Amino acid sequence: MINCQNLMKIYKIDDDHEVIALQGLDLQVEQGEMMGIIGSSGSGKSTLLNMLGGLDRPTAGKLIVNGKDMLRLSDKDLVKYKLETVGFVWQNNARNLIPYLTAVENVELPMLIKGRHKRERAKELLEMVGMGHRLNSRLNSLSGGEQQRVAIAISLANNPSLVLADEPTGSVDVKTADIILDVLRSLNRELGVTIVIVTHDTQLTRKMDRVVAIRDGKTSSEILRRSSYLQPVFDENGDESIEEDTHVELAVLDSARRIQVPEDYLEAIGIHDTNKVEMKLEDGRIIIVNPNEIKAKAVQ
Ligand SMILES: Nc1ncnc2c1ncn2[C@@H]1O[C@H](COP(=O)(O)OP(=O)(O)OP(=O)(O)O)[C@@H](O)[C@H]1O
Repeated sequence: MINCQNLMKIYKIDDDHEVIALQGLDLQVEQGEMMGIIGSSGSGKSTLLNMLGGLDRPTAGKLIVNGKDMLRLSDKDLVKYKLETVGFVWQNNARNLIPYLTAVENVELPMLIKGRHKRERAKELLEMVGMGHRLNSRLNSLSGGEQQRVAIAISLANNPSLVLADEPTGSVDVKTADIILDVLRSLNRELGVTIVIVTHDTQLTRKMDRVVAIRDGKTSSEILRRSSYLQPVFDENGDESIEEDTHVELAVLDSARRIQVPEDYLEAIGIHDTNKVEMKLEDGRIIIVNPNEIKAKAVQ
């Protein structure tokens, strides 16, 4: 569904300044996957989502989404792509919804189909997200979580193959966040729609099979669920196990076989003001060592 290799995005601020928001990012997403993208503020998550959604164009690299080459798409095809292939859910509801319309009118608005089918489809989508009982409620009479569910229904209005959600649970409490993720998960299962969720909330990884961590505009690691989301992992007492036990974090090798070493790991071995480390192969393991430690040992 998504094949992204060595993707670059450089924002030109003025003649002398530019920001490298994505620097050689690699990402593969299968059709029908529901996956997360996490990373700290400024790591490039929204930039990536904008590229996937055709809202902005990559500077260089390769980005194929649903068979479309996002670097070569004409302006006309890009508009078609945004209307037909992709649906968006934003954190900020002002971007998703029109407050003075009802839930059902909001969902109808972006639909490409006409007439009676439009109302039927809008109702169907609102029922799917558990909002069938509030079809005719004005948006400003709904809670934040309910509005977000309407936003999810809107994102599905044109039967997209891909839904992109930018911090969809950013403005709601933990319980509501859980409900929203369950709604997204059931749509993913029922409709087979691929869902990519950007968040900086690492707690949300519990609900996803795969989460990719971005650091400094590059994919740095992948957190994979050991077992299916639908089959909770139990400990020896029969209690559902804590989330650390259900996931494993793997470092990602980029196309040039490079890995990013987490800053806190380097700190832990005392690497501060040098860009050199000693790397050794020992008993089938690759070990990274502070070169000063080796020098110190040699002196002893
Ligand atoms: N339109 C733009 N013009 C210039 N710089 C930009 C633009 N959009 C993003 N950037 C810069 O690119 C980098 C990545 O930003 P991005 O918004 O993708 O990060 P993010 O991980 O989504 O952060 P946050 O979690 O805070 O939303 C940042 O340094 C940001 O300042």
